[in-house]
Amino acid sequence: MSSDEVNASGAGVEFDRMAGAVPEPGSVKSDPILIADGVKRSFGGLTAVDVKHLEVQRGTITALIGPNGAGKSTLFNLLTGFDRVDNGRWSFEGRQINGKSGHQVARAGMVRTFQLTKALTRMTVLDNMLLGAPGQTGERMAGAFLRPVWGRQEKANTVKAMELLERFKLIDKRQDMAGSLSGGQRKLLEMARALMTDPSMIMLDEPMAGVNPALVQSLLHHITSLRDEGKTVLFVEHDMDVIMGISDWIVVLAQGRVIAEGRPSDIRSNQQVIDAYLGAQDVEGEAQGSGDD
Ligand SMILES: Nc1ncnc2c1ncn2[C@@H]1O[C@H](COP(=O)(O)OP(=O)(O)OP(=O)(O)O)[C@@H](O)[C@H]1O
Repeated sequence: MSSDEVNASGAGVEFDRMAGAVPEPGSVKSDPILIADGVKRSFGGLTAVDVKHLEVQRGTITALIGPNGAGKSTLFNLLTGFDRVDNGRWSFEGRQINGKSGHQVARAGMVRTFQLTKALTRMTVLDNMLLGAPGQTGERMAGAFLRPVWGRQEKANTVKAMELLERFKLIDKRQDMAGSLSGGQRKLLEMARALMTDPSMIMLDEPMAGVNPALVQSLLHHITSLRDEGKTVLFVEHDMDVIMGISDWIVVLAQGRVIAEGRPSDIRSNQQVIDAYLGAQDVEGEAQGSGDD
């Protein structure tokens, strides 16, 4: 069955994107896009990440949750080539990508969002988008003889950036400094920028942090649309309403290890997760989230 047959409104037959997956740590998936084994990272004497086996099912929204300091960001950084592992290997779309740089991982089709740094806030929204384009980070085109190619590439990048800004309702802001955007608009820009390379998997770092409730629905809509277009979404988030509402699958980290995996209903009732994480949360919905400012 294809994702086209999914009835997002909930009417009709619900399609289980996780069919056959057993809710347990290291659970094997029927169509994994990412498979990681023995991923370990320590800082001094502290083991930040120690993931024995993790598979992410293609075409799903998978949440990575856990208490502060559980290792979520470190795992994101490792998998996307922005930090170096002590041990471990992982493959994306069947290709080994451990040891690759962030740029190479992005070219392979796996991108992560980054919160706007100070430097980026002083650039326009459009220039932020162009920075996310292929050919901008590391692929330097030297030599005047390449200028015509370069010009064509720049033009194509600008067209793509404008299309994405339109889609994310930021088109009117394209000449504004990114620093003037609201928290929610910044999140939209981070997501739009990550899409400049046409990834098959997008990793979102706390997409709801610092977002005004009015924009939450719009962000949720964009995330589910990406999944419904066939992309795989892996996201780190603290807002339990968001996590339970949109995730097909949830992976729970505590002290660097995967302590549970499952559908939202499995996770909600998992005593180990309640003890390690949910017990400290207001499960009625208040985010423990850190906010981005
Ligand atoms: N560069 C670093 N140097 C030393 N320790 C680090 C470094 N990066 C992370 N750590 C430690 O590794 C552990 C995991 O941190 P990490 O930021 O990955 O957790 P997290 O689950 O993303 O937390 P949060 O939800 O608060 O963002 C923490 O104890 C943290 O202090």
